[in-house]
Amino acid sequence: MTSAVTPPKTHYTRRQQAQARRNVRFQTAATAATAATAATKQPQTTPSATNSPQPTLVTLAGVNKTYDNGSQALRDLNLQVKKGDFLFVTGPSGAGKSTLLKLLYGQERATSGDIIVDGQNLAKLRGNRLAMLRRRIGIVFQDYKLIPRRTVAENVSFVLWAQGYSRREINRRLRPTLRMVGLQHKASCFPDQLSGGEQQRVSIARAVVGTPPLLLADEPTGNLDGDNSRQVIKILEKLNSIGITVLITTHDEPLVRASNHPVVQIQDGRLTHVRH
Ligand SMILES: Nc1ncnc2c1ncn2[C@@H]1O[C@H](COP(=O)(O)OP(=O)(O)OP(=O)(O)O)[C@@H](O)[C@H]1O
Repeated sequence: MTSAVTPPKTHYTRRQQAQARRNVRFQTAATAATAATAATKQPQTTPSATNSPQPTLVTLAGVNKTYDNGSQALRDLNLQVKKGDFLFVTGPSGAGKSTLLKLLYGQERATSGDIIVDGQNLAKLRGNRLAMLRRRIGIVFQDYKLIPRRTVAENVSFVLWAQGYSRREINRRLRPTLRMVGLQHKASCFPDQLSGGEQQRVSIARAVVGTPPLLLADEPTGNLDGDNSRQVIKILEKLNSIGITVLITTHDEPLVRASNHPVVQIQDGRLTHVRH
């Protein structure tokens, strides 16, 4: 791939990627809490060519989330995700999967516990600093959330435009990003002229055109058939291979079983199972 999505400064060898896949760790509340403290101080260095462990990108330590109506969505959740990981989060409807992602990009706040993303404690971030962190997180939703009256090109470039990128820089990023999701020939189409799979690929392009180190995908295949689902996962794997850390929530057990990526399961707000 060309500079479709300009690779983050971190480059990974195949061996490091395989290591990263094994890196998802459950921790006891105590060790995760220690890690949370360490993560805030951890320098985000480029891994050396040796087999050194990857830095931690996401830490949740003793996280609880209770909504205002008393609904307890997450209970004492502990999880560490390393840079370069590709992680599935599964679990039944209402288990707390979307809530987990909402906490990670700051749409919701934890009731208690620590959430560290890219070295920053989310509980302490407000206003501009939270907005800056969000720019470093790409998000893909089940229902695409494209702007109906904007073309594919405009949907993808909107986020860069809103962040003040120059027209030249937007164009430099746009074409290779659309090529990466196989939609270069649809740049002038409107969302309602696209299939569901194509719309989801536009939303992936939009999520990564700003080269975030972390990509969160909430049921990205939920509205898609088998072929389109596999295509979406392949694109996410391609992004992961250039160093983007990927967290995907899904109900799709066959899709998860067909992959060899690590899996965590949430049930009734608790992490109950993991496949390393
Ligand atoms: N804004 C909210 N206000 C109150 N309760 C909520 C809110 N959002 C989610 N919940 C509740 O929190 C729990 C977890 O919901 P969440 O959406 O995280 O589950 P999920 O695993 O993503 O489910 P699904 O797979 O159906 O999307 C559920 O009991 C839900 O009813």
